[in-house]
Formats: sequence, C-alpha cells, structure tokens
Amino acid sequence: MQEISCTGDESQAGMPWALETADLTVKFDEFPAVNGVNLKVGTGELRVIIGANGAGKSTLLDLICGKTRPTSGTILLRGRDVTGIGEAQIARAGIGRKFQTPTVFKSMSVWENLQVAGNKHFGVSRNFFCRTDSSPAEQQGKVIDQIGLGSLLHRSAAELSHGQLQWLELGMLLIQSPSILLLDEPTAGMTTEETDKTADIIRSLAGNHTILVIEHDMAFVRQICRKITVLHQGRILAEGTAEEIERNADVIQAYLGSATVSHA
Ligand SMILES: Nc1ncnc2c1ncn2[C@@H]1O[C@H](COP(=O)(O)OP(=O)(O)OP(=O)(O)O)[C@@H](O)[C@H]1O
Repeated sequence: MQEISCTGDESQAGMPWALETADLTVKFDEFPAVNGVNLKVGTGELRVIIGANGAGKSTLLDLICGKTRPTSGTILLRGRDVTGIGEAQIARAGIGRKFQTPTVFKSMSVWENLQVAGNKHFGVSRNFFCRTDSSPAEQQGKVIDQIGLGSLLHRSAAELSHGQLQWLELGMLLIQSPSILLLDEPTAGMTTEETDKTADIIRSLAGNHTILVIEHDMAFVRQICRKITVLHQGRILAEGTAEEIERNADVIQAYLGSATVSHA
C-alpha cells in the first residue's frame, strides 16, 4: 500500500494545491450554509470532512463540484480558478463526485455498467477529462481490480449487496480517471466487513487521486487516518489528525460530544 503523509501538510514545493477554496461562502435566503471556508488540499491527499448534521459538509462538496454556485469566494483546481463554471465543466476539469445513493443501472451486469461509464468517458470526453494514458480495456481492468468485483462481472447489478453497489458506483467514477474524488458518506448503511473493505479501497486510491470524504463514522475515519477538517455552522472549526481532533475541546463540545455522531 502506498504511504502518504497523514497530515497533508507536506510542502507543495511551489506547486499549486490540488484544491483550494478562498473565503468560500454560499447563502440560502441570507443563511450562510458555508461561510468563509479556506481549504487547502494537497495533491494525492486523503482529507476527511466531519461535522454535525447541518454543518455544511454536503453543501461544501456541492460548491466544489459546481452543483451550487457560491455567493462569494473562489475555488481553485491546481491553481486554476473554476469558480462558477458549472457542473459539467468541473467534471471535465477532473472532479468526480459520488453521492450516497447509487445510480447504477440495475437491469445491467457489473461489466455492462462499467462499459457504459467507460464508453461515455472514452467516447465523448477523453480529450478533456482523461487523466490516464491507459486504453479503455486497461483502464477497465485496473478499476475492476481496485473495486474488487472481478468475480461478479456478469452478475446483474440488481443482485448486488448494498456494499457491492457502492463499489460498482465508485468504479464507474474511477473509470473516468478523475484527479479529485468527492465521496459523500461512502460507508453509510454498510456492514462492518463492507466498511473495512471500503477503507482499504479508499486508502489504495489516495496518492493517485486527491480524495475528500464526508464521514460520520469516527472508527472509519481513524481507519483511513488522514488529516481531518471539522466544519461547524458553515465554518472550519479545526483541522488536524484524528488524535488531535478527538482531543480538541471545541470539537468535543460542538460535535464529538453530541448525540449526532452516528457510529463513533
Ligand atoms: N438548497 C438549500 N436551501 C436552503 N437551505 C439549505 C440548502 N441546502 C442546504 N441548506 C441548509 O444548509 C445547512 C447545511 O446543510 P448541509 O446539507 O450542507 O449539511 P451537512 O453538514 O451535510 O449535514 P448532514 O450531515 O445532515 O448531511 C443546513 O442548515 C441546510 O438546511
């Protein structure tokens, strides 16, 4: 397994951050759901975002992937200002978002789902979006290994377990070779075994992809052990390792000590 810095504080050696937000804010009817967020994520870093319900985590990802336009502030991808350019263009710039609810085609097999995602990518947007020199077949083989569904390729997606569906959806995203992956509660509803496997998959992807994960399950967060950003009422409350965050009095008061933590 590839070892990367736990903190993400490694020097960028003059290189722009993979992802940087400056004073990022969105207001809904004057309510600031995300409020002046300054986030810096290094290339290949695995960053976890935690916070109580309503802290602004999903809205932050919505802003980064272009689903929601900010009221003010900027979003830079590798130093390029992509603020307000829209979801499709952000995807072409290399950001892939996985939501909680899988959107696979249940009537198709695992293989066919990967084919559809691959064809869409290699057929239409390869020139804009591709981050790999692999052929479509090589890319598909690599992704099948990454998500561990090699023995289920001809199984109908309708027959997959919840965890297997989530991995398939992740594979459909990976086939598009995004440089930045945004994962919204990737272990929601999973068994312990599925959660462990998901941790392995995500850890193995870090380094080659910059990854932002929203997660409530602190045991899982500790397992993937990377720098954590804590959001509270739309603002960054704290950043640090799991150990630092779990000792932080403000975080304990605002989040970890509350009953809103689902699986901690
Ligand atoms: N489109 C919208 N219109 C109005 N308010 C919104 C909208 N989207 C989000 N909000 C509000 O912004 C705040 C942040 O919501 P968000 O979903 O980002 O929180 P979260 O941290 O992801 O919470 P959870 O863990 O429950 O998913 C909440 O108070 C929510 O009600």
